[in-house]
Amino acid sequence: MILELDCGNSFIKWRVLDVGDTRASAEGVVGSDLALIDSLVALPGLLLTRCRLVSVRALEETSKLVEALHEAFGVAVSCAVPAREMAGVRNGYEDFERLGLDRWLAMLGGFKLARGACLVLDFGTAATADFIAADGEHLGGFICPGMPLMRNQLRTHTRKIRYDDAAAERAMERLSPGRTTAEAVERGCTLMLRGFVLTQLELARSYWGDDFTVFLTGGDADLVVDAVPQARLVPDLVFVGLAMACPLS
Ligand SMILES: Nc1ncnc2c1ncn2[C@@H]1O[C@H](COP(=O)(O)OP(=O)(O)O)[C@@H](O)[C@H]1O
Ligand SMILES: CC(C)(COP(=O)(O)O)[C@@H](O)C(=O)NCCC(=O)O
Ligand SMILES: [K+]
Repeated sequence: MILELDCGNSFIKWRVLDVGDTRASAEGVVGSDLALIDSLVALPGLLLTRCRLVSVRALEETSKLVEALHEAFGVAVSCAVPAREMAGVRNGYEDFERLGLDRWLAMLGGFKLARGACLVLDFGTAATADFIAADGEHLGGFICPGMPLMRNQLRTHTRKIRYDDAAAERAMERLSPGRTTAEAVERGCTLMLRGFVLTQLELARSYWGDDFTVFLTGGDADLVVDAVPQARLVPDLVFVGLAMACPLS
């Protein structure tokens, strides 16, 4: 069995696949290395042979996790590394190693699935957009605060914005102007994300007309999906790219 990990700034997304299978036999989202190991240990009949991982965390942090996995399951971990070019996609950053690896893998996955120009939008801790032309050239992208950062900035830097998770969840039943603080903030930040999406779509149209595919991924992609009916919601897009960047051979 293969363990795949996507270590973002807030959460570790994990899944377990049988060798030769593309569908996960188990998967989850956890907040820490410890919680990850606990979730895996709790799986009946787990027999890991390989592990592949992508991380946007600090090197020491990632190394610690790799070591913990080796210790717990005796498994070798292969980590995605930056590349100037892969699978027909050319990294557009001036310094290719600076491009976030989660963005790079989502781009590889998107270009493979689209077989043409694509706009990859990822809604995690940060919201990111990346533009890949039909010939595989990465034109670059944008990084903005995602939902968790927007919400927390408001909570941290104001005196009177305070509400609990239950109120936040209730607030999202619709997007009309808020009549409570929770509604005003949650809906306001959601509309910011949707505005971001619409701006990216406009730019993509100016490059490619209607001839491009839009991918939505990341934990908060659901918040914007209604704003882009033509988009493909692919929650595991980073994992598609991870399998390409870390083949098991
Ligand atoms: N099952 C889930 N577990 C945790 N967070 C989730 C889940 N589904 C959606 N989210 C939301 O996804 C966001 C984090 O997205 P994610 O792509 O995991 O970020 P990152 O890659 O930066 O860690 C948070 O705002 C969180 O509320
Ligand atoms: C932009 C990101 C913070 C997004 O991380 P995430 O929200 O997925 O946790 C990450 O891809 C990153 O640290 N990138 C390095 C900077 C860059 O891509 O220019
Ligand atoms: K991510």
